[in-house]
Amino acid sequence: MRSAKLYQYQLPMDSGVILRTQRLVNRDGWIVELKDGECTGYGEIAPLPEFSHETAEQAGEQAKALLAQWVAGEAWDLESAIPSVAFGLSMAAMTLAGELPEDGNYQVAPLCAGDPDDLVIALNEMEGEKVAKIKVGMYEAVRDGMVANMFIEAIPGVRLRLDANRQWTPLKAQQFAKYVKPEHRGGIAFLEEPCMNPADSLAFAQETGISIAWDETVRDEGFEVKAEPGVAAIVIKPTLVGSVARCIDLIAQAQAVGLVAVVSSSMESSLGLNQLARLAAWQTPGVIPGLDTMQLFMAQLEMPWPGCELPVTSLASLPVVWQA
Ligand SMILES: O=C(O)CCC(=O)C1=CC=C[C@@H](O)[C@@H]1C(=O)O
Ligand SMILES: [Mg+2]
Repeated sequence: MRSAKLYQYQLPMDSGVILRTQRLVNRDGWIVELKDGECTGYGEIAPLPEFSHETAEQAGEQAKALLAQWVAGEAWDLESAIPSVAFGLSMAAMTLAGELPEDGNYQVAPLCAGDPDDLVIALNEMEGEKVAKIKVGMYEAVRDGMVANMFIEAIPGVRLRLDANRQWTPLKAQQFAKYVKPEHRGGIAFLEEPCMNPADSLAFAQETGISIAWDETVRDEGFEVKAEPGVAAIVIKPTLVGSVARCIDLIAQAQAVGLVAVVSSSMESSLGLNQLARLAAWQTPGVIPGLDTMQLFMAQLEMPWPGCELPVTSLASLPVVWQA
């Protein structure tokens, strides 16, 4: 006997969260609950403004239609559903079936979008591999180069993940590289998407010896996973990519050609983030996932994130906008 519910959530964000051109005041999304006999599964559907092509409203409408099919016992075609819906529904089905292992990788790459000094403290306290993620491309390329140098000098063995979100022209990318001393370039695990054009990013990696990672490019039409000189990793954001099966397939393809696959957040609530930590532990063992986004919120949802002291909103307190 199957039943399903769709909850609507809105969580307040920290005041400084900017996505590309807009401030994100609240995070809006949906939580799917699937029940079959004694078993329950949850999934989160939360298109990320400026990154997802669909809006939360569109995702909610499609989710309701697909949930009605599921309750009626009809087959789902999640591969043609919009990415956030495909991810949330497939994750709900997977947890319902008990197929997502419980253990999570909660060791995150601390994210620095503000004061670099805060990150130095976090890294000094970090045990094991010291990996951090720094946003670049927002200020002068020269400043970004100096910040990278500073971290690499201050923290022995650090592996930086930098992210330019395609903000640099090839010239600016070169200016950045010029400020990172050649002997420090190995301290950059990878730089995500330096240039608008992937071919320019690839040329940059090959000319400078700074490895790059694909993030936005993974979602471009016609993207194929392949090993190329200068490419170290691919970043997988399931909410933007699609079903869990599609994410697992991409991860397997990356691993098969020797690329690192990094599971990363699209600023899901703590519920979705916990599931991503479990997906990461299972499918990308030994790789620190890019999940340090709880700090951008002012509240958690139902499942607390380890060590996070933000108040937790319960699922039971949310409006159920659809059920069957
Ligand atoms: O990848 C991580 O470590 C954290 C997530 C993260 O950096 C991002 C998530 C969603 C949108 C962007 O702001 C940003 C990214 O571009 O990778
Ligand atoms: Mg990125």
